[in-house]
Amino acid sequence: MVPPSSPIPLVSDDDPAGVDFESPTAPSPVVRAANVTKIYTRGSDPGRLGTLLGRPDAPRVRALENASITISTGEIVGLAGPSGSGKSTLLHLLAGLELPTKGTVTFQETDLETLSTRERTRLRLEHVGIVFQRFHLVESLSARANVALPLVELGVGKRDRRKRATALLERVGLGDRVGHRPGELSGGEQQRVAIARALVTDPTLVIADEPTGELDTETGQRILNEFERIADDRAVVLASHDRPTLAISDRIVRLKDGMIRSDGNK
Ligand SMILES: Nc1ncnc2c1ncn2[C@@H]1O[C@H](COP(=O)(O)OP(=O)(O)OP(=O)(O)O)[C@@H](O)[C@H]1O
Repeated sequence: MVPPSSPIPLVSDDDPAGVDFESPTAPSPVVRAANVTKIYTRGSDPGRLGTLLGRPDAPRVRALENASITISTGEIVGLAGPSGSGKSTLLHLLAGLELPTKGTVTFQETDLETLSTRERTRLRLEHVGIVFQRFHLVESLSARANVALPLVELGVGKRDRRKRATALLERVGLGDRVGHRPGELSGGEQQRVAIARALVTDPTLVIADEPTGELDTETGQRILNEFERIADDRAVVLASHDRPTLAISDRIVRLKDGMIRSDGNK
């Protein structure tokens, strides 16, 4: 399991003097998918064994096929492609929400397959911020309590949680909505609460599925500026159909029919 904020060691064991021969500006890989395939069976995730043992006549969807991608600190990677091309599936694998049917996903130096479900959940909580396409906010909680929720799970004290959640909500332009519940907020405001929640743990990797889908142009641009700012010292992956969102990406990965068709600079 990756300890909190575990650094990527730049100094090798046979370098007792601790001299760093690598460029300090070399980007550190945060997450790497190697030859990943994801097959869904009958609308569920059967896992590796289930896929092998599942009924041969069960309908299967090959959502992703032999995809490889590396994402490093300081990078914004845009995932583009038509509806159903596998963008959300790839995001879920990179975030450790699901495991691939074949291939490996490595977070920093940890192969996610080697972790228990509980360890994988912990790693996500500590290191990954996720903005879901459908926000996944808790209806009974205020905007601030929703943003603070990951900090509750991490055991952060109430005062600190309130302070951090309020600061994040102010940063996404919702300083005057902290006490509102999701049902009292517009779709765009809910989306911004979801973005604030994804950032509150100061994650190493931020994953967002259509992060500006519900926003007007001006608010969308404000959120994109925020993603650009936070990408300075972390990795960001954004799946989108939206031109301005893809325009802030350093690299665009294009998917079609579950396969990566191109991965390069714009
Ligand atoms: N849990 C699931 N069970 C069965 N099939 C699934 C599941 N999740 C995704 N799929 C299928 O996998 C394929 C890829 O879906 P995915 O959601 O990754 O595409 P996408 O590029 O994100 O699409 P969109 O832009 O519409 O969100 C689609 O054919 C989809 O129907």
